[in-house]
Amino acid sequence: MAFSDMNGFAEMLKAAPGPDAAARAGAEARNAQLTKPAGSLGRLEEIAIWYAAWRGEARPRISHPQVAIFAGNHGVTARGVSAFPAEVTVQMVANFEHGGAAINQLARNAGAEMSVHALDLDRPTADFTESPAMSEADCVAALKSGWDAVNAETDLLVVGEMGIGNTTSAAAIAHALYGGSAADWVGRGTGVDDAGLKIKEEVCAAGVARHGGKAPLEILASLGGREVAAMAGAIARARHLRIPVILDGFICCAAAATLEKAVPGALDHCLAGHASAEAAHGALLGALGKEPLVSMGLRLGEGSGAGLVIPLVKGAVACLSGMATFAEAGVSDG
Ligand SMILES: Cc1cc2ncn([C@H]3O[C@H](COP(=O)(O)O)[C@@H](O)[C@H]3O)c2cc1C
Ligand SMILES: O=C(O)c1cccnc1
Repeated sequence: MAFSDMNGFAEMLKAAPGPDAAARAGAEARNAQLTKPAGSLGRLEEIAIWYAAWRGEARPRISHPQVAIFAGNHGVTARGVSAFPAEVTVQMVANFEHGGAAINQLARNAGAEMSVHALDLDRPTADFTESPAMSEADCVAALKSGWDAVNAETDLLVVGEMGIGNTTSAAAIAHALYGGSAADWVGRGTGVDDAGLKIKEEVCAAGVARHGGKAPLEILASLGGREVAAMAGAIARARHLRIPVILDGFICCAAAATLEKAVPGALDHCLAGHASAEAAHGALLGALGKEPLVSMGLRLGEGSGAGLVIPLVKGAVACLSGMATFAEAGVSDG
């Protein structure tokens, strides 16, 4: 078994492998010989070389992307933090299963396998203003759901979520990890009005007043949701398998941030897929030191922003691995 408690999970994180220097050097050398002016593929070159280093191959391919979606319910929804009722979580799980959500279309568009994991939806987490959202055992079970959801044959992973109320959970995690004030981290989520935003701020501040001083993985258990912990578990598993990950929006990045705070460098195998329109996503990406690939005004979650850019990463890798060199093509070098 990979881990059976939070300490074991932390140990797994610390023991994670890094990128392959020889593959990186090989990819850099190949990139320098391809039939294009040096640097003319811009950031695609950097992404492809980064990908090659993580896969341990100078000339990699992306043939089996995976999108794993996790769903959980949040006790804190009783406080009025979302524009939608909590039953939308289970209803959207059915929609994912029937292929009707945005992420179904984006996963299909990207040629990605998609799996949906509903985590104890009839047992919402506890209201984190009153007690930890999850016990250690609950959090470990959720981390494992994520860990086990990663297909070892996958060569690019996106993790997404569905959980009404989870922008409040994510804001509280970010506030606990990075300080500032609750107002810095809350946003409108599904579209709460000014009164709803004020409630979110109060709930976030109360959660951090209660749990803020804890260690990063305890913050995940205390302020997160099952789907948030599962995303963290999947990202950690991908690192063990040296599978690059595209991070999604605010909730995904809050989940990921708990790993980075626990073990700096834990997200080196992750790219930021997009800049979400959720207010504090830019600040969170800044804290993680990640530059988003695109900014399209999405504020949906479900892994949608990351799923959208799977083809972009595939394109980068296809150029590195598929282009001819100047010598092969008989094109005059500059
Ligand atoms: C129909 C529907 C589909 C969604 N897909 C993702 N979310 C997104 O909205 C929720 C977070 O926002 P809040 O914190 O305001 O509840 C999450 O479930 C997230 O994935 C959705 C929300 C709705 C209503
Ligand atoms: O950025 C996100 O992931 C997001 C933003 C709003 C609502 N749900 C998700």
